[in-house]
Amino acid sequence: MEKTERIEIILNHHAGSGRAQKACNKVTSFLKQIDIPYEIHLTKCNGDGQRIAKQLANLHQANKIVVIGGDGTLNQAVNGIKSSNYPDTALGYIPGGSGNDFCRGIKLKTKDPVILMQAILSLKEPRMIDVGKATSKDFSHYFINNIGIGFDASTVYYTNHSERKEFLNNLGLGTLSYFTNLLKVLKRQKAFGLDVNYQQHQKHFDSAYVVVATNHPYFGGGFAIDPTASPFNHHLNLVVVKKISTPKLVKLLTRLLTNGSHLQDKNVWHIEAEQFELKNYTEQHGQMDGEELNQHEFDFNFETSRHPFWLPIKNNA
Ligand SMILES: Nc1ncnc2c1ncn2[C@@H]1O[C@H](COP(=O)(O)OP(=O)(O)OP(=O)(O)O)[C@@H](O)[C@H]1O
Repeated sequence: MEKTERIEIILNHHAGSGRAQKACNKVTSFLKQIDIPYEIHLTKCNGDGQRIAKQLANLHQANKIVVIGGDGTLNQAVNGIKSSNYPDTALGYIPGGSGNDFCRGIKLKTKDPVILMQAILSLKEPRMIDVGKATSKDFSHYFINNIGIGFDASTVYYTNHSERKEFLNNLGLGTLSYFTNLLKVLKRQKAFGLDVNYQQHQKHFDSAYVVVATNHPYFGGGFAIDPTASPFNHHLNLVVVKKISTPKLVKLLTRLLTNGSHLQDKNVWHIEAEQFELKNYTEQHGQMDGEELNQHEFDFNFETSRHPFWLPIKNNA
């Protein structure tokens, strides 16, 4: 690639209740200082991240494209690039969301916006990181973290619709916001039927409760739903937790939060595979990278893909 001429910043200034805007301010004063030109492309509404990233990729310039926002904005940018004429265009990322699970999942050592920008500028080659792909007859999307059906998706729904989210985010307590809504969902979420097809096997659940297809360990702002998942092994992991009594679920959550031993529980089933299919039988909330899905019945094929990122991580970290 030729010398970077300009940094194209895709900014969701709303992400992380203003955290992305603050990160962007630091990045732009640094770029001014070292005399590197930049342009800020502001997302104004849902879908803008995808549209802008696609347009920028289609220009096929040497300029590096850098997203500043949360996991939802990065998800949109990856999908925009993948649908462009140059789907292998690399993306830089400076986290500014409330959850930032992608950074946690890839073990990014720093979230300091200026250090990250310096690294993005100096990298000669992008790093390949796994992303997931979910497809059904009317849906095809890449995801960077996970897709969840049922319990965690309902939690995302209630968190996004909660007035306290903004307040807790402002206090730097985005994860607490997720956690308090999780308790609300405990009362409301019902069990549902689920079929999983994987590696010539079929598995049926009469009473699935938490279903997460994940690219790396984390969801909900730092909960390690599957500590064995890795965004570098070209596999996705699937975790299904059956409906159990509230005290048992609370115990399971405690194990998840303390030592990750929840995966050994008899009510938790998990696999790691290159590809699998999921089908559920009643309308459920769905979430993709922390954003609500409009879909409510899921008949999805999951597979792994990869994408190049301007991020300072070791190859195959
Ligand atoms: N200008 C804007 N004002 C309000 N919402 C926006 C704007 N631009 C994008 N959005 C919405 O922001 C959401 C994505 O937010 P994002 O995930 O980046 O931040 P976050 O939720 O704070 O972080 P995280 O997902 O890491 O917790 C999308 O739903 C998108 O439609």
